[in-house]
Amino acid sequence: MSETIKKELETKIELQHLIKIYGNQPHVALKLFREGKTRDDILKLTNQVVSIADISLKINKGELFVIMGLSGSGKSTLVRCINCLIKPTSGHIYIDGEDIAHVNETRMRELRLSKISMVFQQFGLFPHKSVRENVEYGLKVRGIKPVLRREKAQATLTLVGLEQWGDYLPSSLSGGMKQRVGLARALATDAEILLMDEPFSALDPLIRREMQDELLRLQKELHKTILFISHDIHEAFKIGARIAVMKDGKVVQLGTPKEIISQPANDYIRAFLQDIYDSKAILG
Ligand SMILES: Nc1ncnc2c1ncn2[C@@H]1O[C@H](COP(=O)(O)OP(=O)(O)OP(=O)(O)O)[C@@H](O)[C@H]1O
Repeated sequence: MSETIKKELETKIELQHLIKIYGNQPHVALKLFREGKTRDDILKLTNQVVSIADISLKINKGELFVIMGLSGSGKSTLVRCINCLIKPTSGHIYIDGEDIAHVNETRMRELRLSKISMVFQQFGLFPHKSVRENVEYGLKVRGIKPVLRREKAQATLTLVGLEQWGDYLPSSLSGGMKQRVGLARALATDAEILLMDEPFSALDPLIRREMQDELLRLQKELHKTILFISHDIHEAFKIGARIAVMKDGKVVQLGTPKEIISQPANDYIRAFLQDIYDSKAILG
């Protein structure tokens, strides 16, 4: 294997037997889970929610990886674990080989500041700060000097096509433009990992498509490791190099769009694919 290919396949994020149980007695529920009890049984018996039910997967450096699943499948919980906002009940999350599931609060904060940036569905912009100040924010909390962060913010705004909008308030911008600001803020920090939690779900269909194209364009240039959460199979298949389909806290199938289409793992996946075939049939 050539050096270039080896480099492309370097693992950036690895989940090993990840389990997250919500409730006040997670370890009682964990024991039952390990004994083979189902999620529903555990909920009935203990009132604890098994949100992530033993997930193992690897995300390569520079990959745009999509987690797809319907509401309640555990997508947000997974993102919150990787972003060090909550601790898993059991299992490991390796980022660049470091198990972040078992680090202290200080290290968690450092990791959030240095390695990971987040783009939110509802943009998460400060309404009373200008677009530029919003983009600068991540740099400010990282202690970057004002002149440098202003330069970086302007360069990143240019990257997302908003170079003229730095002095405006977010309220002057359309939904698509607001999400470009969200993206610029995440990119400005130079974090290697971008976590995108349904970032385009609040946008109109046309703008949503435009933003998907924009993300693909930026990714060609930036080669970030992107974990993109979506409940939409069309979006997942359009942008994902690989996709993990989640249901009830588990990964039902993981593969490239081609692999999933040619060998759907079960009827659940086939039902999703039918949605794609139906839209194609409508379009002729
Ligand atoms: N803080 C919590 N306490 C108890 N249960 C929770 C909590 N957060 C999530 N859950 C439960 O965990 C399961 C997974 O929820 P999660 O929000 O991760 O799913 P999701 O796929 O992101 O759904 P959505 O797209 O609706 O946000 C659900 O059954 C949910 O009710």
